[in-house]
Amino acid sequence: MTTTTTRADSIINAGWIIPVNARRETLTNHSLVIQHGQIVDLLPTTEVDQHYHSDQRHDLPKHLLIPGLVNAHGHAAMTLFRGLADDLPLMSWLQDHIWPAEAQWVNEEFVHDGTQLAMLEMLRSGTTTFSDMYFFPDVAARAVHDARMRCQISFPILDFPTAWARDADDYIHKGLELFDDFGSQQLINIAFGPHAPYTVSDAPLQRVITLAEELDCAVQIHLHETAQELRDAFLADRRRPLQRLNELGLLSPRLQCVHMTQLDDRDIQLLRQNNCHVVHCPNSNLKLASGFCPTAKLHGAGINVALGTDGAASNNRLDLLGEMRTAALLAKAVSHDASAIDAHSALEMATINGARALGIEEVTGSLEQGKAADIAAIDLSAIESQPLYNPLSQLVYATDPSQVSHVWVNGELLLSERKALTLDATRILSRAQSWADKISARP
Ligand SMILES: CSC[C@H]1O[C@@H](n2cnc3c(O)ncnc32)[C@H](O)[C@@H]1O
Ligand SMILES: [Zn+2]
Repeated sequence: MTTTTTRADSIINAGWIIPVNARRETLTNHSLVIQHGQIVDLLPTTEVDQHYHSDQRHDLPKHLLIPGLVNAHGHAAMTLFRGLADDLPLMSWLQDHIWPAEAQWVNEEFVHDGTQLAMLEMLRSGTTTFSDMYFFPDVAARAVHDARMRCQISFPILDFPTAWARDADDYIHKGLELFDDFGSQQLINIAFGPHAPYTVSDAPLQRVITLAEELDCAVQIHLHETAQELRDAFLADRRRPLQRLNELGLLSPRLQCVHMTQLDDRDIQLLRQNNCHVVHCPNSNLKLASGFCPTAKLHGAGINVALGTDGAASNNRLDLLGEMRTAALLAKAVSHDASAIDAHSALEMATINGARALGIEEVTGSLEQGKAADIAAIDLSAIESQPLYNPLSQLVYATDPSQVSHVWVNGELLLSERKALTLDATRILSRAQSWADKISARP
């Protein structure tokens, strides 16, 4: 008897798959089938040949497949400022070092080269989707388009001039042009990025509310990052920044609140009532000594908590695997509860919660039928993963980025045996060194 099998674009046979589904499963010896960029089936490897055939077969019996990681907050081009100003608190870091360096160096070429370096680092640590908030977002969007990663471009809005725009109206005007240029791109979403309550006044925030509703898009803002931010805000108008944003009407499911290390019970209630998302950046908060986001409490209150690296000038890595581990450890320390943010919850923060925060949960964030094939393969034969009792435990508590071997975005292989296929690593490294030479010659 002859049976016909369906042709698939690719088939990945894996030792383990953690799909990040509601059943919190770990599948052993399963295959993932990809057609037109989407996951069409997940089935035991013993059955795959009865149903499918493909020219593109990847046999990864010692590997774990996970959903591609979602880095929900960062400033990609700031890779070129990595290590420029360390061991400082946020305001001194920004005002005395980073803003002057940005005024001196940031231009289109800088953003192009820095964004490429960031993408290379993120791909090589398993990230398939990232959110970027930086100057010249048109240049960043073009670089992302060429690398074929998935991205939310949150164009910046500030009250003061920079190399990209003159004033808040100019930032918004230039940002709106991105919707024409990239609005129809499958892998790119445009969002508003008002920088912070202390750098954007009420009138532009009101414009953001109206325009984001009209255009049906997300808004990302740095919020409640340090105790000083709250003290200064209270001195200025006797309100907490979240209260001010609530009175303006900014709180909604569109809002991605980045940092949130200073939260009282009323803040948590406001976030819950308005279904806002929180983007936790644990390593950046630790390094700048900004404070601790109470993620276990937020999780318990039903608030969606995603993960971000922030920029490489404050982190200093763009490694979401590392953020996942720190997030799990920090939650336990802060809540004095070793069971807080267990390994699967930490993985959810780095995947499905990130996709939910960015408004793309239907598309990515888990390995399920109908979703895009955004996948990272982790080599569990590495020394760091021995002996292997539990792939989930190894992934969250022990994996090193060097174990990420393959990455697919929308079904396309972008990293193979750690080699980037859409980014020229040699050129990117040489451009990064030439920026470092220029910047260190003229401090
Ligand atoms: C408006 S583009 C982004 C702007 O934000 C600065 N930045 C980077 N990290 C942080 C942070 O943790 N809090 C506040 N602002 C930050 C970056 O240098 C750009 O100027
Ligand atoms: Zn940031």
